[in-house]
Amino acid sequence: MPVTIITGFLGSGKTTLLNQILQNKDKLKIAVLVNEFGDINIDEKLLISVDSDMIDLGNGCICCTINDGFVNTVYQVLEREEKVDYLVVETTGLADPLPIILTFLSTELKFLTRLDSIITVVDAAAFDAEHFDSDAALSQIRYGDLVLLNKIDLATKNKISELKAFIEDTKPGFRILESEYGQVPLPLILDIGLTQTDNYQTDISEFRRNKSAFNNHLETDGFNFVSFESDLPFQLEKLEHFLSEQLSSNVFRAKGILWFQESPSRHIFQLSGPRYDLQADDWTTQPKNELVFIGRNLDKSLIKQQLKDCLVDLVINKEFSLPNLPS
Ligand SMILES: Nc1nc2c(ncn2[C@@H]2O[C@H](COP(=O)(O)OP(=O)(O)OP(=O)(O)O)[C@@H](O)[C@H]2O)c(=O)[nH]1
Repeated sequence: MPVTIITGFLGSGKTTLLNQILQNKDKLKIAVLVNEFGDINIDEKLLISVDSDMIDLGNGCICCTINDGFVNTVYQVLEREEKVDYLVVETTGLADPLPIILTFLSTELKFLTRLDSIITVVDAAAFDAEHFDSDAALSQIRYGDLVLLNKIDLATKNKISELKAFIEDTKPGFRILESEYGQVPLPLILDIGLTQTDNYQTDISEFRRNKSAFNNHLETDGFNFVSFESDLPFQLEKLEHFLSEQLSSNVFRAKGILWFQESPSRHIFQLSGPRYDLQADDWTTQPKNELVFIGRNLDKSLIKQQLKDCLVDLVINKEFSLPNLPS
């Protein structure tokens, strides 16, 4: 079974690319493994055509969380009655992809899978020479086989040229594609046979000798997260005030599913760097708020309190009642 690993920094557009792949996969049965930083898996909820049962292949897609049992999870995919044609693995934005690459190249998986390519998604507007002060961001470029320079709609021509020069310097001859919202023809990114196992021989020997040393590569570069859940809705104005006036500049990325007192819709919240947006769709479950904030040195209790303060005030809103829920 061919395998593609999608890596790239927080908010660069990995899940967006994955959705493009799932939308355009045609008859290909693609299994998807998503790996999230934080204890609430928002990505799973944002992936199209993912059944709430994560191991249900009914719609041609599996979504699981990678954990210690990663090899076992891949086995589960391989053992499915309905044959899977292709596996795509999305790493967290803070992961060094090397341990996952080596897992495919040096465990039993090497007899059962073929690592096709590692795609590094880069935010063309946000990526800079400091690489967000993150070793993982550099590693993602170093170990990629192909860079998808995404969000070109937000980047100037100069910025794009600078980035290309930087990437070319880091890894001469690197294949670079440009994209907006991850839109790129699938034959350019799937089954392209770019991963050269020979390049990893030293790492493979080292990995076999001492796997735990490589697990340390999955350190989080000093990033931490705050998650927040609530069965009460937010007040829109208060949350907007919090996001624009109070949110710590240490927050780098946030995402979530939001419920507002003022709206019967479910809102998908995405914050990446200085931008955030809210997109409405329909609830298919009991409404609730689920959010994750990712950044450096976050004051967890302050952020949680600030979010609590944005919730509907039941004493003032006596007339507030729960919306009609889907049965
Ligand atoms: N303007 C613009 N926005 C984009 C583009 N691609 C993705 N986005 C937006 O960027 C935000 C982050 O995209 P995701 O696909 O969730 O990024 P990710 O890499 O999966 O993020 P993490 O899960 O944090 O690692 C979302 O709001 C996307 O809609 C693009 O090409 N242009």
